[in-house]
Amino acid sequence: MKLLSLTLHDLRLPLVAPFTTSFGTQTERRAYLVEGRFDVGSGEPVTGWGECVAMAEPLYSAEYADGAAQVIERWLAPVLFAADELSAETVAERLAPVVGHPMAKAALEMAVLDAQLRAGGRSFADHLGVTRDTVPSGVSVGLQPSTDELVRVVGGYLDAGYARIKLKIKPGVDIDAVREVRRAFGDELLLQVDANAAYTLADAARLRRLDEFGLLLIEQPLGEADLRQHAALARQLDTPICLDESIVSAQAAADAIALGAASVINIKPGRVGGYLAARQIHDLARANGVAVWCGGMLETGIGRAANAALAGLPGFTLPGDISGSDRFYATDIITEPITMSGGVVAVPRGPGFGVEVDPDVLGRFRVGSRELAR
Ligand SMILES: CC(=O)N[C@@H](Cc1ccc2ccccc2c1)C(=O)O
Ligand SMILES: [Mg+2]
Repeated sequence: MKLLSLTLHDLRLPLVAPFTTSFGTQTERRAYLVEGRFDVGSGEPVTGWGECVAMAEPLYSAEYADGAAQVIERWLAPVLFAADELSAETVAERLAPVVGHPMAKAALEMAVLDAQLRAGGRSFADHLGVTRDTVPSGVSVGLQPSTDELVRVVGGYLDAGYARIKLKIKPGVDIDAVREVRRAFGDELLLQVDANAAYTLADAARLRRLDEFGLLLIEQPLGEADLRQHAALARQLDTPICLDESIVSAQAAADAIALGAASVINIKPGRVGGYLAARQIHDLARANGVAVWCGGMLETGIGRAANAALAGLPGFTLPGDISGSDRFYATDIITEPITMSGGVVAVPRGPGFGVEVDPDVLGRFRVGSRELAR
């Protein structure tokens, strides 16, 4: 294929409710969508969509929305425009000379992959060899103003049918919150926590107290760079440690596994540089007996649909954060929102990622766009 044009759509999506983690409270999602038009060698140009999961601020990782847009415009897009024969499988290698910026790179690879699959009339699930029709759907619950409110919010998601509950925690809002949720909903509830790197190894004794609650895992208790420290913590806890922020590439996943820093990995295609790197990490983890699940970055329906297909791979043995679109958004930008029912979401089977962007809704939430020409 040949890249004809790229359009970056700068969106502001209001959240249905404030979402609070150990790094702050979000009330809207800043999202950059990448719309690519490709010459596929025959007939009309084919459009492919990608999504950059970088937040507005560099609080989850070093990337942030405006920085990602700039590195795409200035450094990454020119490489793809110069390619005579572009394929999704070669995007990562072409972009490798630019150091870092996995979320920016992932958005571009995603647009190329979507177009390539659409041109061939293939779904992403077929491309991956995914045979499942549905995948389990878990939900990430933000920090709440009180433990009573937390129990009420969790009850609402369980009534909706979510298969697994993940609680955000931070120092001081952890032990009691988990104990009250366990007490309210019993030992059968699939329950895990996510600290978003809020603790240090000095908190080991406090984190060890979480062992009494039968959690599936503790996600990213320590900092992104703290692989050795996570390995030291893992030796002191019974509860499995899962890494999120630390797993920025297949190489980082290999290091984490080799060091014993993670016995579970949260795979986020945007964070690791794309869906093809995500597939590599899945394969690496599976070969090492490490369970993986698909994390979420409050994606629009485009990323949400692609995640649902990815999560159909056999190594995704734990419910992911692939919630329904309505977990975060009153209106999704795709024509058919992703819905959770009975604890699962459907694996899309349409061409490409299997969803269509609604241009009217896109226009409503777009605050700007940049046309990048050859
Ligand atoms: C579902 C979930 O908990 N996601 C991230 C944290 C997170 C939180 C807030 C976000 C706001 C805008 C964009 C991405 C965001 C990611 C996590 O697993 O650690
Ligand atoms: Mg996380």
